[in-house]
Amino acid sequence: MAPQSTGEIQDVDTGGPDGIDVDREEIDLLDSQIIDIIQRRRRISHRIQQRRLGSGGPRTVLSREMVVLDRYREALGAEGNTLAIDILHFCRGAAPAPKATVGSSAATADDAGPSA
Ligand SMILES: O=C(O)C(=O)C[C@]1(C(=O)O)C=C[C@@H](O)C=C1
Repeated sequence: MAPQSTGEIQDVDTGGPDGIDVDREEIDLLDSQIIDIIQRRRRISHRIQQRRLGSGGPRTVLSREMVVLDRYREALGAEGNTLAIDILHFCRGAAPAPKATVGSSAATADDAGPSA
């Protein structure tokens, strides 16, 4: 008999159509946790980016992105690298476009994105 789900990833073959349903429930739970974590990551990333922009720095820092890419590649291989590129893109790209016009210093509350 298959062990009860604890929320941890298992590769137990529960067998038959019922087993597929059980495994899908686990995937659904994991997907929802992954989505929550990615949204939290984006909020924190936006906060860092806004702080940097607020002190006259650039939105992005290539050396830091290399650290992130290395982490995913070492843990997950070449596809981890692709995943990290998408995550970094998501965390950068979703920042609302600055409302301030050229010459204006104001960063709006919207620029900061939702708080983490
Ligand atoms: O760590 C930072 O300095 C960030 O701004 C966060 C982050 C990231 O999402 O990991 C986002 C943009 C930067 O180019 C580098 C990394």
